Amino acid sequence: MAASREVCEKVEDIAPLPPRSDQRRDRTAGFVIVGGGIAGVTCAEQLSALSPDDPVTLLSASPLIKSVTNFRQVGRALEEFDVEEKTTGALQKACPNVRVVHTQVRAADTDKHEVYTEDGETFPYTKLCICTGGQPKLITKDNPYVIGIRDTETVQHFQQKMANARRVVIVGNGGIALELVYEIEGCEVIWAIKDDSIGNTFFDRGAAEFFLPHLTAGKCEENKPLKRLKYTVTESSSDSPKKGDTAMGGALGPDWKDGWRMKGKHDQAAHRVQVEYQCEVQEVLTREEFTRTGQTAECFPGTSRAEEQNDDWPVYVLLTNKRLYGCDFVVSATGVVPSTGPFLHNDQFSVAPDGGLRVDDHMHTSVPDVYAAGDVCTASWEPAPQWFQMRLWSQARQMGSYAAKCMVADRDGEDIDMDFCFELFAHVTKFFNYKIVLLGRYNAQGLGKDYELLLRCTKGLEYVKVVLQAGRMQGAVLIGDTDLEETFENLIVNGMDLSPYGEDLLDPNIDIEDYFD
Ligand SMILES: Cc1cc2nc3c(=O)[nH]c(=O)nc-3n(C[C@H](O)[C@H](O)[C@H](O)COP(=O)(O)OP(=O)(O)OC[C@H]3O[C@@H](n4cnc5c(N)ncnc54)[C@H](O)[C@@H]3O)c2cc1C
Ligand SMILES: NC(=O)C1=CN([C@@H]2O[C@H](COP(=O)(O)OP(=O)(O)OC[C@H]3O[C@@H](n4cnc5c(N)ncnc54)[C@H](O)[C@@H]3O)[C@@H](O)[C@H]2O)C=CC1
Repeated sequence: MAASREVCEKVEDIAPLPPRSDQRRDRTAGFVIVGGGIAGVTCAEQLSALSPDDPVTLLSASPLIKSVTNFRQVGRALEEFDVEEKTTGALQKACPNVRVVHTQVRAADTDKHEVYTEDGETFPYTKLCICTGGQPKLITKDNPYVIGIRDTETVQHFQQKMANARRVVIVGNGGIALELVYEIEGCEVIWAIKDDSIGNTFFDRGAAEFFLPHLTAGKCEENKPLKRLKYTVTESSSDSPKKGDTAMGGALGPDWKDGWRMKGKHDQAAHRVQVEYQCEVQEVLTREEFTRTGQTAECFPGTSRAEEQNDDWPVYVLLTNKRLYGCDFVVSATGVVPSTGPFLHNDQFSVAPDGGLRVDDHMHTSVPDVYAAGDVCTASWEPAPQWFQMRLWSQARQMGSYAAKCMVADRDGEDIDMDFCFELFAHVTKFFNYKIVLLGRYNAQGLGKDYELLLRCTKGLEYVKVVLQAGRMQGAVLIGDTDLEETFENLIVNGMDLSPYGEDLLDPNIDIEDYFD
């Protein structure tokens, strides 16, 4: 990410832009959406379908917009789909009342119902949906050796750095870090995590043990990927941001790695990953700062100082466990900050502690006629027992679609029920080339100590974990091709008392689908 970019603009940085009447476009105020990621585009498509005669304007800072294709409902809440980068023309052709404008929004006057763009235009709205996504939350600001990964531009930057890299330090234990430690080849990886097991955003220690052998083995190519997506890079999308640009492009998503080479300078095929558990980054030092400390940097574990080809690293990382490593660069895969900048110049928006715009059960923010969806928002309603928010493609799509329904219903004075997708957390993804299905309270989140776990594990093949409370299934982790997702989803939603079945529930000799037919 460019060093000049701010992760999140400060409220005072956004000088109010006085709307000038000659800047106003002559157009009927209609629905306006800000953001061309999956939430914004889905919202536009849904608005177009529900209200084909009303103008819908999508304002997006990124030249390409994201769209869902090959959508498959694989269960009641579980869904699989591919994501495509579309041109504006393709969206406008499919949805004739949608107009896409490539511009960056810099402020909004929610009393006047207007949004203002960097290039001085004013867009009036009757209903506004904010879908501006998020930006990487980096461990340091403005350090050229510390990068985040979010959009096409940042991944290109990462790839350029990778090409000559001998060692990289990855910080964070979530989705991006898990993907990188598996994908990076030909480069030593120091993986610094706060926890005592890997990947704990997505799974528990048991599942972490299941995956550990894959950290050092070569990549297994025999499993076919779930789906493939190539992210294209057009000239405009690879342009450096203009001065003052703070918005990022749409977030990368499933299978983003497939389009990019992640090979370092070395030839070795096996992964060389050293996990540093239960530590954080204390300091990132330049070479000069490191020299002044008079300390000696660690060698890569398993190698001697004589074997270290070159000790002259451009940057050094001091961890809180006091180990100090030299590396070519650092990837800060430490989560996301919602991109709320342009909307916080007045105090009207209620903002959650994670920085997201609070939305109610109709995706409505605290400001009249303003909705929000996707990574920028924080679900602030009383959630169903087995649902919680996680900043994911699937939830961005669901929220964008539901926000559109709510906007139309509100305008028409109708009341609508919440979509079923908010009844059950359901996520299907892939780590270490294994299919992963996460359902409900899959890590017993929020269940206190009063729960039971059932486990089934076949090394290298599958890992199944079921979370039960008072005999009822609350969540499940399914790793590998278990084929259990649909049945388990139904069992969670139905709240059936499973105590009579005991451990039979995971008996591989019992066809569980027939059992509960
Ligand atoms: C590397 C990576 C891998 C991922 N992998 C997965 C995965 O496998 N599965 C999964 O479920 N999720 C994954 N995610 C998460 C997923 O991509 C996001 O949750 C999702 O894309 C969020 O969509 P969004 O529409 O809310 O935001 P974004 O995709 O971030 O889109 C925001 C849009 O708003 C625009 N914008 C921002 N500010 C302004 C402004 N001021 N004016 C105009 N436009 C503006 C941006 O240009 C962009 O078009 C991944 C994320 C990353 C970074
Ligand atoms: N397959 C999937 O479903 C994937 C989903 N994603 C999504 O993309 C977004 C971005 O991914 P990530 O950056 O991996 O975020 P994340 O939210 O998945 O994980 C962030 C990690 O960083 C750690 N962390 C936070 N601050 C830290 C600090 N100061 N020092 C050390 N560690 C720190 C957290 O403990 C956590 O392990 C997330 O919303 C994630 O869910 C990303 C990749 C794959």
